[in-house]
Amino acid sequence: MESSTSPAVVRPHEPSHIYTNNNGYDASVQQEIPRTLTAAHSHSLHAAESDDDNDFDDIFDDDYHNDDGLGPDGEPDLARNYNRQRPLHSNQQKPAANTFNSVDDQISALSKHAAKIRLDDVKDGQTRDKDKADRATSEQVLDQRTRMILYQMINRGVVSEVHGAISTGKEANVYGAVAYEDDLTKVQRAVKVYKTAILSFKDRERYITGEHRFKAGADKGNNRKMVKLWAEKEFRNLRRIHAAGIACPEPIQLKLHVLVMGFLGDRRGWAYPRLRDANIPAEEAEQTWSGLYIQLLGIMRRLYQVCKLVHADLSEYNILYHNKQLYVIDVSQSVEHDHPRSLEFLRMDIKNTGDFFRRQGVDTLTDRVVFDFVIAPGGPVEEPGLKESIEQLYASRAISATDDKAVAEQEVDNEVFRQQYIPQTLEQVYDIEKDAERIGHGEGDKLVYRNLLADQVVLPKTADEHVSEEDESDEGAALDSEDESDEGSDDESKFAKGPPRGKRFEDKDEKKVSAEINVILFFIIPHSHLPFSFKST
Ligand SMILES: Nc1ncnc2c1ncn2[C@@H]1O[C@H](COP(=O)(O)OP(=O)(O)OP(=O)(O)O)[C@@H](O)[C@H]1O
Ligand SMILES: [Mg+2]
Repeated sequence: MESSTSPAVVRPHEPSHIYTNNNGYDASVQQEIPRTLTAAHSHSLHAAESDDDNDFDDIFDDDYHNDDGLGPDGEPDLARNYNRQRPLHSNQQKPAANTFNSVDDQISALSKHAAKIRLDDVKDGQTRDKDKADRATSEQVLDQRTRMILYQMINRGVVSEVHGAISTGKEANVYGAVAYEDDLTKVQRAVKVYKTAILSFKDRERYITGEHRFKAGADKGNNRKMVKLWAEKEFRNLRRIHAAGIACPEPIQLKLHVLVMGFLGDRRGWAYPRLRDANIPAEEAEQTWSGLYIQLLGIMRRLYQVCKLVHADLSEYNILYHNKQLYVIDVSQSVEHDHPRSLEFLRMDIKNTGDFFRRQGVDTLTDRVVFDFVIAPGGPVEEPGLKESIEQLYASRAISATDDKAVAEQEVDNEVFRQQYIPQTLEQVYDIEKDAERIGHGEGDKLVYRNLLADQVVLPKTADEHVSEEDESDEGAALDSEDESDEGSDDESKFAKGPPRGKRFEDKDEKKVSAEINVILFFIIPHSHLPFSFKST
């Protein structure tokens, strides 16, 4: 919104604000600041919401933005979180003139780092195809705001130099960087810069809508906010995945649309190849590819069970490979498993990765078997149990991979499974009575959601759970009222020790399917028919 074009109409005998009972001073009046002040800096008090490339307020406003909500011990820092919300609830005005001055000062102070961003320093062959490499130089030009964020990070030692792009894409560029740990040891880092001028975000809304962590939703009208939300989502997901011990880049720092993470590559700054480009010697190809396939199934299950996430864009392009190890990257679109479309996304991930491994000649399991393996509530989530379970799945297959007819049947099953409708909430179950009848007749394993029917049906809540649920809802309410997303409200460190998030963490409006379906089926089906959980032994 523009500030008033007429000079401020505040007369000496009138207060410069209107006080409303219970509502404090009306901020709209505060916007009427002298035109000279706004003109001098070409931004209004609402500049943070504009797309002005020269607006740096949110970059220097540290209390508010450079904060993940966690204290040094990884636990939520309640005092800081409270303080972060204060500007929204307080009547205090920013001392506008001083803020502007200090921004100017900071810009000139930070500009001394300009020479440390050397984007022409691209490693030969690092960008994968020649056209892309040629385009890289022009595409990787950084806007003023991004530069300023990087200068600030350099100033704080998060990185000490930023080099050429490792990858330039539609939505983000990834740059190589170096930092000095303990002021001595040189380490490589990767800096992912989301592009703020992109239009393809409308497609991404489906990943955010329905996420309880992003209840405020996406503000489609504001690219900058949208991109910030996206970077935040990647940072939080990375933190959760990393804490669970799944190989991925270590999340290091996030500032608006700039994410600094650990570098997956060698010490000289060469990034590991994508799985698609993995160079596996022919003599060990067969064994290595099947080993990697099994490793990936384990990763998908751990992601789902321990991190409560579905990657939602898992393919040979978003997995890096080194030395028989897979690294999961690009998790900005990953969703919580209670997202209304998470099972659809999971099925897509299974298809894409399965197709890739089939092309490498791996004898893969059917999509349905993998799907069940990933979502089955019982069974191991750690090695070596995971691998053993997969071996059992192979062993219990009725068919042999060398049998042409059996392979054809497998393909048909995959096709059928991919078309099958997956209900995710009770409302979506097409005909609950019919399904219940099938279960009663011992045909429950034909239901695509059978693994959501835990053998432990919903038990009455313990007193503990009641209390925790209230805590969570209080916190949620406070953060929902905030314009920002609920950054920091969710302590990711709890995912380090297995799956402690019980039903209390589920979104209240989108109650988890399994619970709902179970409750109903519990009453209409003999209990002895219920268990369908994946058996590991
Ligand atoms: N931590 C990292 N270490 C090394 N290389 C990385 C790292 N993160 C990303 N890369 C490289 O950058 C490439 C792009 O990263 P990523 O997949 O996260 O971006 P993206 O969202 O797919 O971007 P776009 O969709 O715009 O192409 C990866 O294929 C990988 O080669
Ligand atoms: Mg990618």
